[in-house]
Amino acid sequence: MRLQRSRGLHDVSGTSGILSYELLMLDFVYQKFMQFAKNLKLPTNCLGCQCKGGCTNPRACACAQLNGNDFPYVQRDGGRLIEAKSVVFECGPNCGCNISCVNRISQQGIKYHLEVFRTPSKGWGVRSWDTIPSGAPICEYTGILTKTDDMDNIADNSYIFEIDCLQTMKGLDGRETRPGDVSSLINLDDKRSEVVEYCIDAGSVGNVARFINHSCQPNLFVQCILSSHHDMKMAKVMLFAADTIPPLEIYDFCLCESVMEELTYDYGYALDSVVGADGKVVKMRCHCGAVDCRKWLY
Ligand SMILES: C[S@@+](CC[C@H](N)C(=O)[O-])C[C@H]1O[C@@H](n2cnc3c(N)ncnc32)[C@H](O)[C@@H]1O
Repeated sequence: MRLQRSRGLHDVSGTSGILSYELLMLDFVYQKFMQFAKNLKLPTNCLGCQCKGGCTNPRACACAQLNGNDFPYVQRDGGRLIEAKSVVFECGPNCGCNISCVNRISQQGIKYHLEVFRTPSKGWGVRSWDTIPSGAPICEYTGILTKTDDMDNIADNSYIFEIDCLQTMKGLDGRETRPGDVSSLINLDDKRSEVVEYCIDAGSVGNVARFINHSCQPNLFVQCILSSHHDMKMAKVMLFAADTIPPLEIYDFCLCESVMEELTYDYGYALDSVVGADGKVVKMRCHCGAVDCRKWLY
């Protein structure tokens, strides 16, 4: 399956100016929610909490108990993740609470004014016009949830996100499993041998997340979230701010102009892990510009 990029989207090479996200989306299928491949059904058999209105008591909320007997978010600034976890269990469709519940932060839509802009060497990128506080939700990575096996013949893997919560658990960025974290109950070494079964294909449909570039020193991190089911292989993939991200302009001495801080996350490719149709390892140089850049995206 070839990537079906919408007409004109990437044909504006050389455009160094601002192109707003809204404008770009006129020519692109903006997708708020995940779609599912035809042969795929989400499990529905998870029990929710019995709370009414918003969940307030973590000892009474069945979902909070799955998060180590506490809510993973604080209400401040519209909801912030307290710390990165292997998996966050949010309240969902089977719960008694409503959408304003503190344990549904990732379900409440994009809160910041994000802009898709042309970077000098990585194609499109994303930046924010607002200050984003540390732990704030940025956006879900949406697309078509598909079996990884069904993507084997794809010519361009640029917009495919493999759902590998176990890799996140192992600590992509050195995070350790914490007491009370559900991952401490799972034997990670056993599970690592499993292949990644599902991926999100944002090649033809997706949202702003598909334009977020990789950095070896990122300001966002990936967080797996479960709410409507408890199958980690099909977890929702959400990006959160790792630090406070200022909209303030930073002077770039190479470009000789002020640029806003770009939103980035670590794609987490292992070196030499991408193989072409001919069986040969495919490599891509990293242009993130971080001081400790690993030099290769893959
Ligand atoms: C998910 S897309 C990100 C958006 C993309 N820049 C675009 O123009 O649509 C991933 C692709 O962006 C490019 N990219 C992302 N981060 C990069 C980096 N640090 N260095 C070089 N290329 C990067 C690579 O071509 C990669 O396959």
